[in-house]
Amino acid sequence: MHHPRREHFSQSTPVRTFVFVVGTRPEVIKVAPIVRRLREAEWAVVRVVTSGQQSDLLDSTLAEFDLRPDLSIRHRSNCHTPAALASQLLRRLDRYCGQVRPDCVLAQGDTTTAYAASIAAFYRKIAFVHVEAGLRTPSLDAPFPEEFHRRSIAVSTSLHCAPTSAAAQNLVRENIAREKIIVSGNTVIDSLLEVAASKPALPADFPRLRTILLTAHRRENFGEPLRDAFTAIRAFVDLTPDVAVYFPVHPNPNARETAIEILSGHPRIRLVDPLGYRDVVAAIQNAWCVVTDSGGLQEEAPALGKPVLVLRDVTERPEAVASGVVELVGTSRDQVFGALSELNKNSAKYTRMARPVFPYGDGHASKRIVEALYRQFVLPPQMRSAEIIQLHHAS
Ligand SMILES: CC(=O)N[C@H]1[C@@H](OP(=O)(O)OP(=O)(O)OC[C@H]2O[C@@H](n3ccc(=O)[nH]c3=O)[C@H](O)[C@@H]2O)O[C@H](CO)[C@@H](O)[C@@H]1O
Repeated sequence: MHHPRREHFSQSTPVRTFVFVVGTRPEVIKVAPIVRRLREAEWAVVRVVTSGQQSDLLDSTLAEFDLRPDLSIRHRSNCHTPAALASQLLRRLDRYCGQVRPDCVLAQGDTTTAYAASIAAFYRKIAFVHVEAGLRTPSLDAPFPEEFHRRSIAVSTSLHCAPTSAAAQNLVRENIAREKIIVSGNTVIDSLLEVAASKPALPADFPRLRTILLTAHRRENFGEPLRDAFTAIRAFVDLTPDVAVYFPVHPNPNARETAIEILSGHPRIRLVDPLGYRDVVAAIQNAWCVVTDSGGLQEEAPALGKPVLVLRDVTERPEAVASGVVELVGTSRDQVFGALSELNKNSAKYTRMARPVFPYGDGHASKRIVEALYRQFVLPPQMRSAEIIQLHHAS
């Protein structure tokens, strides 16, 4: 990696230790490009810790992105509540930070893992870097508990890597100093564009009809909301013979049971196990549209030119909604059925929504983040000019 300023102190470039803490599939997808780039830097020692938050999906995603954890935290006792996971993680991460003494702890997003990592770093007086900083909804408990995590993490973060200008503005509104914020883009677009460029093969069981790619597993949609949304989707498919559904079902039993109850046994609705990332990218590329409550898919599908209907009433990702390619439809039967019917009937609308837009990044977010880490943790303070960590305004 080329650092224009390295000549200033090339004799004795300090080496810094960075600990990434990840716990779920999207966190791996989103930190992998940063880890890979940072590992190429001679000034960085990189450690990866997995938290055990999502053990069923994590190992395959780690393998796909070639991330070998230095520490995999396993939990003996039941850790199915955010409180149980946070308290166990805090103890384990505190011990690890005490042993390794990193210069910086990094985590992505809004999971219990990211929240615990930020507290562990704070108690040890270690700098914390937050990737995908500044996403907000108006309500502290939606999504629950992620919105609380985001806001709490911001309080002790030393460097906020905001994916968009709007996310950076959210932080400024919370009185975060502008010098602590960079607008990096979202690293998910780095991963997405890299995989898309390698032309991933379509999963063999992907329907050869106009296909809705469906994913749904948000905690706040469990129960009636999911049941309503799935009922509407099934009714739409019944009435539209050239449309199929491809649904990689999340292993969470709350999501899985409702999916099987409402959507199984239909010749044009395919429920499949969770996909590897290459398969997801190929599925998005070949989908007619995406229906989802996932955060990541709201970011990925617009970049691949696919319309997205979001099964939520609010989103912390308003940029693609503003671009007109993502629509918030909630979960009520009428709204979900109506939105699908409209997309089907109104070809002008479909065409408007089916164009590639890049509000979440240009594929170079990890480069900007690694450069910011270099400036913050390696350059002497007098050389960290404001040019580096300035707030870019919306273009
Ligand atoms: C609404 C919300 O609060 N979402 C948060 C959630 O992500 P999010 O809601 O995106 O979590 P998901 O579990 O849906 O993961 C999405 C990612 O997994 C991929 N995928 C999906 C299905 C599949 O079978 N295989 C697969 O690889 C998708 O392409 C995407 O990249 O945790 C992230 C990590 O902290 C945060 O950034 C998000 O803000």
